[in-house]
Amino acid sequence: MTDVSEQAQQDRQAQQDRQAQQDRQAQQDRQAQQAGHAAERSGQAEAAQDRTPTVIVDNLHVVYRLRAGAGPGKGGKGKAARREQAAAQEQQESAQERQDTGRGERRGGGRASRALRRLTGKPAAPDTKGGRKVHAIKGVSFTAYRGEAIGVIGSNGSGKSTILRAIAGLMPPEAGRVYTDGQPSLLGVNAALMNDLSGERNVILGCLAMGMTPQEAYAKRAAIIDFSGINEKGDFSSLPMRAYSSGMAARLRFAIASAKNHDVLMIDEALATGDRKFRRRSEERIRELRGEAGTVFLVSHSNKSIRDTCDRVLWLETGSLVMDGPTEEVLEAYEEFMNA
Ligand SMILES: Nc1ncnc2c1ncn2[C@@H]1O[C@H](COP(=O)(O)OP(=O)(O)OP(=O)(O)O)[C@@H](O)[C@H]1O
Repeated sequence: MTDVSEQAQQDRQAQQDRQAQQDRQAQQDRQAQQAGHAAERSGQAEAAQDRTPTVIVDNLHVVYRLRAGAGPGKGGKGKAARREQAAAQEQQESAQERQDTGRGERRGGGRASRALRRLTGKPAAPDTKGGRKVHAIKGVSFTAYRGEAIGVIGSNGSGKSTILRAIAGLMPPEAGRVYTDGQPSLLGVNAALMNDLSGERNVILGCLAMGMTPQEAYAKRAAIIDFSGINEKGDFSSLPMRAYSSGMAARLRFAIASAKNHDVLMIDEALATGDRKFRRRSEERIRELRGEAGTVFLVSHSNKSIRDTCDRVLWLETGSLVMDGPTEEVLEAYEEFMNA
């Protein structure tokens, strides 16, 4: 016979063992669940580490060169003499301009600056050797990966637009390199719209400019117009673009550009002019685009838009990279800096 107290002790021991086993199991489940949540939270940012780099910016410097002089010197000439000199210079420039037609930048400025000189009677300043320079990007380096949505933030003039233009190949580096996998598209450049054409025609042109076949362009037309919402208050898509508000034009531009999956899509404040409903829709589309294996860069002064769409943020100030990291971490530091 088994001693009752012994039996009771054995039962208690068995129960304690079962309890310990259950506790261990529960702890393991909790750990697995926490690991799962963490992986889910860091989501694409973590997955991106295993993915292909799409953009490598290596110690990039970008410099704008301003060719106009610093301003007229103080001479002892009278008004009449100055007017004469301005008129002679204007004649010279007009001749030069006729020769130069097609070149974007001219010594001494274009018609507006000549008209201003005519009114004030002031001659243009001589071209200072080498002109003035603005060092807009100063030694920035980072790597972007497939599937990332990267916010680009910074105060006015910090270099956000310039760095996107450099990645798009529109600004030559002064020093350093930009490597891209595939063709980067800067929203609003690849889908430049023409004011005299209707929205519908611009959709077709924009799609063709992005490399779609005419069949693809026509097949996508209705969906693009629908997404843009320009017909929500009437038949605007058949009106020339000059009849659109700036917000409507921005919506159509975004709708066209986002109709294609881009290797690298860069959006520079394009969402800022849309209303809240359209912004939500565009943010949703940005999430889809990055899900479709592209990399999205978003320049914005709206921290909310950045929070809602990006998992990583680059913070620029006076052309230098201040921080590159997870959205919340960088935004907190940036908000502190802006409120200081
Ligand atoms: N075409 C240009 N010619 C000369 N300097 C320029 C030109 N465009 C920009 N810059 C200068 O380059 C620097 C960076 O400008 P950029 O437009 O990239 O800043 P940003 O961060 O996009 O500014 P914002 O938030 O005001 O749009 C600024 O100092 C600006 O004055």
